[in-house]
Amino acid sequence: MPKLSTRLQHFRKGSPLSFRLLAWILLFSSAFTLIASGIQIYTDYRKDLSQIDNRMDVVESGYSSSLARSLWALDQKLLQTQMEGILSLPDIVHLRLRIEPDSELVMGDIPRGAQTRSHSFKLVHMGDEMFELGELTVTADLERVYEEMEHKVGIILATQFLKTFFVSILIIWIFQHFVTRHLSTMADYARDFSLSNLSRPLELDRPRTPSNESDELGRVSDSINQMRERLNDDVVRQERDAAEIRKFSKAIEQSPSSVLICDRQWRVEFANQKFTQLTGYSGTAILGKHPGALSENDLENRESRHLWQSIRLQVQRVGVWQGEVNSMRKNGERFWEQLIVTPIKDSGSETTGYLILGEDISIRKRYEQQLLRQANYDILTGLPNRMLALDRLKLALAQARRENTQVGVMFLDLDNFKHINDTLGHDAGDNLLIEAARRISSCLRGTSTVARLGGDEFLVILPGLTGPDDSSQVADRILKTFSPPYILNGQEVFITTSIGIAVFPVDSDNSGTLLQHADAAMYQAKHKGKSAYAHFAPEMTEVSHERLQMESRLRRAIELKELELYYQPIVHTDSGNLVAVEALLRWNNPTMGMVMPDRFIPLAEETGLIIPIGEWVLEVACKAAVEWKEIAGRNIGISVNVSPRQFRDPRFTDAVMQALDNSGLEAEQLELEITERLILDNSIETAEILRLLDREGIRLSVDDFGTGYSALSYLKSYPFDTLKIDKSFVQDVMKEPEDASLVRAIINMAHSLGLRVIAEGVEDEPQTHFLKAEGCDFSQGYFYSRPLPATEFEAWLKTNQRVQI
Ligand SMILES: Nc1nc2c(ncn2[C@@H]2O[C@@H]3COP(=O)(O)O[C@H]4[C@@H](O)[C@H](n5cnc6c(=O)[nH]c(N)nc65)O[C@@H]4COP(=O)(O)O[C@H]3[C@H]2O)c(=O)[nH]1
Repeated sequence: MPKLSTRLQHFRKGSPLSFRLLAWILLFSSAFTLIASGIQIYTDYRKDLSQIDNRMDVVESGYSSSLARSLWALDQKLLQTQMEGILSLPDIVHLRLRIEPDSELVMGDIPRGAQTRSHSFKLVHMGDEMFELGELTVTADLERVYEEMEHKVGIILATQFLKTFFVSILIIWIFQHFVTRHLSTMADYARDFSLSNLSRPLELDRPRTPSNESDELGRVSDSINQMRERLNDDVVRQERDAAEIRKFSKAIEQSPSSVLICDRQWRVEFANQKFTQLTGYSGTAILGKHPGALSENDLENRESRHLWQSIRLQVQRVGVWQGEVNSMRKNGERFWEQLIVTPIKDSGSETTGYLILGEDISIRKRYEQQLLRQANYDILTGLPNRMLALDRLKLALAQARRENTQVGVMFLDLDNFKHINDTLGHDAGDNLLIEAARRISSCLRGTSTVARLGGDEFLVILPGLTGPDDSSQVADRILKTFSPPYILNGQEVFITTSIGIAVFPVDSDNSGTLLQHADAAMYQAKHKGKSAYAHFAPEMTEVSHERLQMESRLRRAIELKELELYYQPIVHTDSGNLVAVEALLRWNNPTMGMVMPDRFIPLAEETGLIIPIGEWVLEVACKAAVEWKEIAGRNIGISVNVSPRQFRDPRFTDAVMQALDNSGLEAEQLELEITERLILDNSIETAEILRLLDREGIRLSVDDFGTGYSALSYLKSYPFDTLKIDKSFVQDVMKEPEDASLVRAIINMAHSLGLRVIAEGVEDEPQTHFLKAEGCDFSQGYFYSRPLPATEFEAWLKTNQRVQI
């Protein structure tokens, strides 16, 4: 049971309803009681009146004959007695007896203002004849009736009121106890009901009996609790949904991709930060705009309108659009973006808007374009490369087939490019290629293509030719454009090119064969003596075929032990005594016979085979020199030729030291012959390698002096020991005074620089006299001995250590 105070509180809280109820109950019950009491009182009143009337009738019936007799008998006393008897009857207060003819007898009083009721009857003598004796009027006073009625009214009203009041109180208490306080609890609960308070269920202050639970209050509180639970579930779901929405909106906001959300009419509703970063347009500034009309630039908008029309159509038809778009930032800057456009659909698959995701792919695009360029263009010259050139050639051939025209294919190779590269360095070589590309391009029409195939090789495609003369004219123009000198490293250098020409469909109708033919023709042009062009002729295929064959044979030459060293003595010019020996390479191929170095060394250089070959030469030559020491009983130096490519190989110095180690030859007994051209490349590496070799004690000589630039300055700065005058000067010293004075000058100059001089190609005795007279230190040539195979040289060594002059 709840405490009294709580109940009072409930009562107080519920008082408005209870009082209203009480008032209404009182009102209705009072009204009802009043009406009922009124009816009752009126009924009693009517009953009293009829009692009085009855009484009057009784008076008439009981007294009329006796009064008539008394009156007939004129018995006044009896009459009076009789009238007094009537007056003693209740309520009768007045009697008036009219006696015929004109007397009257009155008894009793009528109080002033009293309500009365009267009844009159005739007094008749019933004899033989009827005589009307008089008339009696009886008057009754109604005061008693009214008093009784008032009394009754008072009692009835009081009792009814009290009854109604207590019944009402009882009803109210019952109602309050069983209903209103619970309603108050519900009201309080409902008032306190909020989203933060959903966990507390509504509990009414009454036992949980089945009857309580199934009554209206039980059902209402049950419904409220169910509502609370549903609301609770809804709130939990809403919170979860809100958290999800927050998460998604954060993810969209912070997405690394730009995000635009448009409504069904493609009006921008949302743009994330990335979009702003990417485009420069703030989210608010573009709200309501079409994604294709963000710019203030009309032209740009017009362009993008077309694009967005097709995007819209595809999204409607296929459901998605994706592609790469070259968009414009707010500041007018262009950038590439990858766009994905999809519709946003509601649960009923109705499109409610559009989602546009963008990613900046400018960098990737740049790389792609760069890769595309790299894949198709030569980076150095910017010309199409081999791949693109072949594509263009195929296109040109297809067009020529359709139009029945000819296509000229030219193969160009710069003469002596390797020499420039070796002597002036790679930068100069690169500049030369760039300038050569420019000069070749300047001789061609717009429809022609010039491409760099690699190294110093260029390809020219001449479409739409009418005859072979057309290509000759272009070749002439190219040769002519090469005649002005190139400025490389501040020096004027003259470069020529050799051009091979093959014509479609005359020489072949196939692009690959045409290229091979042009290549073969180019070799022919080189053979002719450089700065020349040659048209393909069928016999040329044999030459290029031979070259290919030679290359494949040379690759296996070391393995098959086809290489051999010949040795040529170098003697003291004065005494003719053997000082050293030059190792000269020979290639004994079973098919080609004895191949001289001039024929295969350039090929070995081109292909890189010179590196393993050079290592083999060093190994064999050093070992031979050690063996000779045993035979001769003294040191005999060995000179080994080193080609530029071999010299620049990073493993070169190691290979030299390895050869010395393996053979046990002293470093001073080894002399490396380096061409003048190699030294002209003033590169730091060349100087470093030469100094390193010098520090090891290896002797260094300048080979073929006079054939190159004959720049004397380098001789001072490099650690050379010997200078070899080229045989072309020595051979003519007796015939050409100029050569004689040149040789003389070289000897003097070399001596002044502390170098010793070897004269190459000494073939006869007068030459030896000349050289002796000029103070040339050493001589080498057929006059002393031809280059000899090892066994023959050893035999020579055993017998002829001194050449008799
Ligand atoms: N007309 C005439 N010629 C004479 C006379 N005395 C010697 N010769 C030739 O002159 C060339 C001298 O060699 P080089 O100037 O170093 O010129 C050499 C050298 O540059 C290169 N070579 C030879 N062997 C090797 C090698 O092992 N490695 C490298 N890298 N190059 C080599 O091949 C070139 C040619 O070598 P070879 O044919 O052996 O020709 C040799 C030799 O046989 C003479 O009195 N009259």
